[in-house]
Amino acid sequence: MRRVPEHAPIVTAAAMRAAEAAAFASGQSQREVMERAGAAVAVQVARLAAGRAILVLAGPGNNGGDAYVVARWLAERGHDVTVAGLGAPTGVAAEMRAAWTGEVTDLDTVAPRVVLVDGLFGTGVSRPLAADVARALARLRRGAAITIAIDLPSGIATDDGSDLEAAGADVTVALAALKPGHVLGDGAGASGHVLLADIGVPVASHWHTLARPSLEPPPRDAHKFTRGMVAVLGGAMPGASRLAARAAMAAGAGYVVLAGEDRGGPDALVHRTTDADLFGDPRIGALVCGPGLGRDAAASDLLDRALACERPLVLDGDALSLLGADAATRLRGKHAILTPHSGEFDRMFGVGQGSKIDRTIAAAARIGCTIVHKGADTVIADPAGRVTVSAAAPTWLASAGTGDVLAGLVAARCAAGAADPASEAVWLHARAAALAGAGLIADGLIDHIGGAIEECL
Ligand SMILES: NC(=O)C1=CN([C@@H]2O[C@H](COP(=O)(O)OP(=O)(O)OC[C@H]3O[C@@H](n4cnc5c(N)ncnc54)[C@H](O)[C@@H]3O)[C@@H](O)[C@H]2O)[C@@H](O)CC1
Ligand SMILES: [K+]
Repeated sequence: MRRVPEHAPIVTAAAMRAAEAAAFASGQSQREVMERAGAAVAVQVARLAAGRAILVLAGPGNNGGDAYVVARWLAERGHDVTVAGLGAPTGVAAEMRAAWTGEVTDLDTVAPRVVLVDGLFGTGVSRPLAADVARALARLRRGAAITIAIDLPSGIATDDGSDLEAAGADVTVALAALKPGHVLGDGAGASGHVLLADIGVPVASHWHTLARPSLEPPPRDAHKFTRGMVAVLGGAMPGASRLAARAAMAAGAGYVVLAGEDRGGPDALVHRTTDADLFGDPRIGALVCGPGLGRDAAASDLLDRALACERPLVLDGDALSLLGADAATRLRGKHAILTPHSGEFDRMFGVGQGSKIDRTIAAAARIGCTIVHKGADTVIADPAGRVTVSAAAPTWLASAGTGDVLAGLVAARCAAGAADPASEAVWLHARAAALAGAGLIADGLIDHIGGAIEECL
């Protein structure tokens, strides 16, 4: 499983440029910043190279400028370094090129070495890599035991993670902040393990990577209702609603109701009918609607009643399909957390423009609800524009029923009164998956929720 720093700021290329401009305006020189960036990367390269031969690739922009600093720093400390260049840098990058006293060979002909440092392009990449450059990069990566990218793997679009012919990296040293390209789409996989380097440029952002929540065991005077009551609406596919209910129980809800005709599930699960008393029960801290609900008239009626009641809602699966393009009008002003996968999201809000982060923020603002836009790169956005991205969840989670488990987890944290139930649930879900290991199934995931919670106490 790849590692990504927790609670790291995420900024676009434009925001990064603005942060750099502010640092320069406050008296730092671009040379100082580039020296710091290069040294920060070089420290990691030295550690990972452990004495093995290093090839540094230096591109035509400031990413290349960083690369020449890396090469100089390593050579000055006795490492075996060669450099291959692409294009002639300008400005401060040209000064760094001039300060490298060794040879600069051609990218096309250079032989691979055990350690590859990719400093061809960073946040300035603006179009797909030329075929010969992409070919050379791929060849050199294949010939290396480890590839370390400076700031971003060359050919990953900074702001949306799309693949512009990148070869990828095993480790990426992100400078000053993470970029959407480290956590979204193809960029997430291409970046490998991500390290965050401080280059003395302060960065502020409302977007962060997911962080381990800090949880408390129940207080001494807790009873079942103070720990949170969750109700799950059952429907056409009882297995899904049962998974959500069991996940809510495992996640610490004190009282979990499965409402409908299904009588299955553990003995501690309370069964009730979907009568007016249920929808009017003020003790319900979160009502889950959608897992296994179905899409028939009965399902639609249950969704209507859920939307009409005053309880906080967790809407998933069939509830999202039933809402479809009416989501924006029907959800405005509701206290709800939505957990769509990409297909459901697109049906509700359209394919739209921009990155997954941009689109999720826009949708959350439109409906005034928190959205957990699921995937290998789960993006959580609230109506105020705060974003959390889960970028290192095990890919084994891509199996039937894991979304139902997440809905139950969100509901449990919501009913417990958590400040950020969606992010906490997504962290616990990913951690439970890591603990469950390869080949996990949704049922087994529930068995590891307790272990994930233990790590947060
Ligand atoms: N602005 C600064 O002072 C700092 C920048 N830093 C580094 O600079 C990077 C950004 O630098 P730049 O904005 O110069 O951008 P890059 O170095 O990422 O690349 C920009 C150059 O590549 C060209 N280019 C873009 N896409 C191309 C393609 N597909 N094929 C061929 N040429 C292409 C552009 O025309 C430009 O000349 C960061 O990722 C980071 O590594 C750090 O040194 C910190 C300080
Ligand atoms: K790079």
